[in-house]
Amino acid sequence: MTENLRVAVIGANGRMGAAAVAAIGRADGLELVAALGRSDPLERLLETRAQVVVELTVPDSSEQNVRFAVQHGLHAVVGTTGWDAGKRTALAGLLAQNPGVGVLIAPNFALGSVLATRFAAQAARYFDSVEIIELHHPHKVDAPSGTAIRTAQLIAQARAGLPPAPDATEQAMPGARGAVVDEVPVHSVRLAGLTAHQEVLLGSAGEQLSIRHDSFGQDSFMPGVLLGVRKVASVPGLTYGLDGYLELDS
Ligand SMILES: NC(=O)C1=CN([C@@H]2O[C@H](COP(=O)(O)OP(=O)(O)OC[C@H]3O[C@@H](n4cnc5c(N)ncnc54)[C@H](OP(=O)(O)O)[C@@H]3O)[C@@H](O)[C@H]2O)C=CC1
Ligand SMILES: O=C(O)C1=N[C@H](C(=O)O)C[C@H](O)C1
Repeated sequence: MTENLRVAVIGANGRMGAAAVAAIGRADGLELVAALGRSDPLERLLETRAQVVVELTVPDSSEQNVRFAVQHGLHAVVGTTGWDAGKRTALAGLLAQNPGVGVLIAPNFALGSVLATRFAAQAARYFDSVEIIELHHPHKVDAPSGTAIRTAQLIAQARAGLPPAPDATEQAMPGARGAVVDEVPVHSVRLAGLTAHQEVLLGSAGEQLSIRHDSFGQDSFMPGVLLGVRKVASVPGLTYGLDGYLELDS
């Protein structure tokens, strides 16, 4: 009989962490061996012989949590935002020193969101203008969302070499045109009652395409978390984006 995969959650008292604890507890072949809150020492991961760490905390603590896991040979599935290019490069260097260890950094675990981002990047070459509106619950500490940043990066890659989007704005109040991520305007809405939503608007003369995804609850993220947990040990090194684990091009 194969043994269950031993999984730990860091950030277990948060919205995502609590949902992940419950999902892992219900999942076949997985055993939840540790659920760490803010005040729990990371050594608990070693004492409980965790094999995969799910990291769902805050941008300020995520990097040190993941580096601890990698340095001790544990695989990590990371949903926390804030992993900019500098942090990812440093982590890739650490992974090179720890061959065989896998880390997945997923800006969004919802399969529909991953697909929506992919579709937006595919469409972006064919329109004059692209802007992103991301909408979240008001407890979110970061803006723009990690998903919007990733979407803007992929759109910018797809539009490389094309002229900039038309925009005659000469005078604007600060923030009126959103945050500009890789030349793509991103508008962040924080509204009571929302969970996590994104709409990519693509426009050309006489037409508009809108690509929208809605997460109505944390349950939307759990299939992606479980996919990551089951796969991360078989993909050494750093994977950025859950699409790296999906065979979207086949
Ligand atoms: N990739 C994805 O699909 C998704 C990613 N996210 C991202 O995941 C992260 C968490 O989101 P969410 O659960 O909504 O946020 P919450 O604020 O609900 O939870 C964050 C948790 O992190 C804990 N925490 C803070 N510092 C530490 C630390 N040093 N060590 C351990 N735990 C710590 C907090 O503890 P305390 O309660 O004590 O303050 C809190 O429980 C965010 O970055 C968010 O953007 C969110 C949804 C989906
Ligand atoms: O904080 C959230 O809630 C979410 N954070 C992630 C992000 O910043 O993109 C993923 C999802 O949007 C929910």
